[in-house]
Amino acid sequence: MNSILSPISVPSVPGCDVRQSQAATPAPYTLAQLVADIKLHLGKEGGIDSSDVDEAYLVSLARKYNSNPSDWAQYYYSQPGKHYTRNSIEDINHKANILLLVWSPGKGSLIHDHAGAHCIMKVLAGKLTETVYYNNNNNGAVDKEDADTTPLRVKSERTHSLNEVAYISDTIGLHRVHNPDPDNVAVSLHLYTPPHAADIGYHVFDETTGSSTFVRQAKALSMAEKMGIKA
Ligand SMILES: N[C@@H](CS(=O)O)C(=O)O
Ligand SMILES: [Fe+2]
Repeated sequence: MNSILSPISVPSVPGCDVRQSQAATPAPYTLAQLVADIKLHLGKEGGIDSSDVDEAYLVSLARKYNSNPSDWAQYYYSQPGKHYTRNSIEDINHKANILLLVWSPGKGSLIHDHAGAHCIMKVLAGKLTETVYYNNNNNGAVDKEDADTTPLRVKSERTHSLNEVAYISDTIGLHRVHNPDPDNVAVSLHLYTPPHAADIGYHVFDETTGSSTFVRQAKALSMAEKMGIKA
């Protein structure tokens, strides 16, 4: 029995797929749209205190974006002598900052906290290995007086591939990220909200002793600095 819902049979013509050309291809979700949606979500209040932020929603936005190098080439800056460069994409005044990180082959960050902020990381090129550690100072992991003499314990380790999104906060633990590829750079997008590490500072940790050092203000390179122009 024929019904109007029966599939229409489309003759197949080599090199001309009628079904595809009839369906409208949705425009890709761009990095600029992602940044605009993040700004919209943080609104007037969001990002001031990390409890105001719906991190699951921000993660879903980051997942929606598919890396397109032509979106982020303008922020890309690699310095082979450095482990990684931190390049500013958007500084949402005291609410958040969005950065493009370029990781030298085989290099990574020190073990660090995130200054009480939410950190969302998306891989835009290559792969990144993230090692998460228990924070000796959190959740009574070790006695308070032993926190800076007790080796850090690994909680998990994962290699994130192109377009994967990772989330961390101090309640989850500390982490270090590195580019496992010995020959090629890796690139990632990072969202920090609130931008405490940039505005105040954060801590780096020694894996073997658990002791920490305060780092005043995480710096990001602006376009002007990269071009050698004094802003
Ligand atoms: N949180 C680090 C990068 S990472 O290792 O996640 C930074 O912003 O420098
Ligand atoms: Fe980090």
